[in-house]
Amino acid sequence: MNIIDFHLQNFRNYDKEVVTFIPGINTLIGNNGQGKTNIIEGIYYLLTGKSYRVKREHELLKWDKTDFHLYGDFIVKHHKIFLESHYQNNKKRVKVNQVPCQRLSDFVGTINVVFFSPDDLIMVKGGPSERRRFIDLHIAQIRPGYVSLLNAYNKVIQQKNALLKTYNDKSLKNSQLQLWNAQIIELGTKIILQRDELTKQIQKVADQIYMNLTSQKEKLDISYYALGKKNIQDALLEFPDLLNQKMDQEIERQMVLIGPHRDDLQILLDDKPARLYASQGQQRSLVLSLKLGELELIRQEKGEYPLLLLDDVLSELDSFRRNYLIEFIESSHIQTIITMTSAESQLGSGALFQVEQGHIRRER
Ligand SMILES: Nc1ncnc2c1ncn2[C@@H]1O[C@H](COP(=O)(O)OP(=O)(O)OP(=O)(O)O)[C@@H](O)[C@H]1O
Repeated sequence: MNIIDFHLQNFRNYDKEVVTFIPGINTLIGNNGQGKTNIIEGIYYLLTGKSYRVKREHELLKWDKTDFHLYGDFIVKHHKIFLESHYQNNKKRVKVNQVPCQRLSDFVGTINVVFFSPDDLIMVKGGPSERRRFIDLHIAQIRPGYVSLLNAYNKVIQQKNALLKTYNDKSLKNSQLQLWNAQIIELGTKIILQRDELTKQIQKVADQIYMNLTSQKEKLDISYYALGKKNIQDALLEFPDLLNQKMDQEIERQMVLIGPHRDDLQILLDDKPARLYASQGQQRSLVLSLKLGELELIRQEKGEYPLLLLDDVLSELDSFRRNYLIEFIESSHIQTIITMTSAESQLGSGALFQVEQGHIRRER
């Protein structure tokens, strides 16, 4: 999967700019605050319908502007795909090959992308929601119905939360809560099974990559914990009882306390929780292994590597890991867009772009 041209209009610090990428490594260099990350963010937004930096699209608008427009030509399995995204009056419209998409889930996964920035280290040390986000984004890219499934589940959780907050009549509440619980079990089971399956797949590839990165010295183990349990079959069998047991507590705290929206991935390094013990270097190797594992799985599923976006990552890696990453990218022919400041050592191969105050110029 390749991006050819990418156009930005009124997006962040860009007025109207176009950049033509090459199939290999594309390096964007420039001083701080010139707009390198904004390009990566724009491509990510075009491909996923979401920014990884902000929740509200309004912040992506160039200051004083009322609409932004992103579009580009892509190649997937030798076919050209034209993708565009237009945001105006709090509404976004997306088109694939000029055809409007009704829902986000209609186009997410059309062109796959793996994104890696230093902020991703939060996946190791942060709370369960960061790890759920990683696995959910991965599944959303390769399983077409997953975004709709997650949306449907989240809606049920919102509605049950609303019920828990409003009614005071306990008997009425119990019967209505049972209705929501039935839906939580139905949708939640589908989410749990897919997360468990995909976590096992990532575990296999990421463990091998991590061993290579650490010269076979350390072992990486990732597992999905559903409803607080590692054994998924047990968790699913007990799902109805667990919901019943929690009901009084849920009524008291006015929120849904059990279900896949509270699950977690456990990451162990040599059998110890990475969240508690991993050093900065180990966290970087770990996240790098997960991201490269994700690339590999997308290739296995889709027959092509996704687009790889690396924002300010190279300077954070030591030379061994940096070389491993570059070798992986080059030998696998993965189209990659890398940002770095001009002060850092530049890569020998590929195209080089200079980014300066919202303008992009190809230098090599
Ligand atoms: N909505 C916006 N409208 C206009 N300009 C914006 C907007 N949001 C951010 N900017 C500007 O974009 C610039 C930051 O761009 P970006 O984050 O891409 O920098 P960068 O080149 O990646 O820098 P660094 O090397 O520091 O990460 C800043 O100058 C900021 O003021």
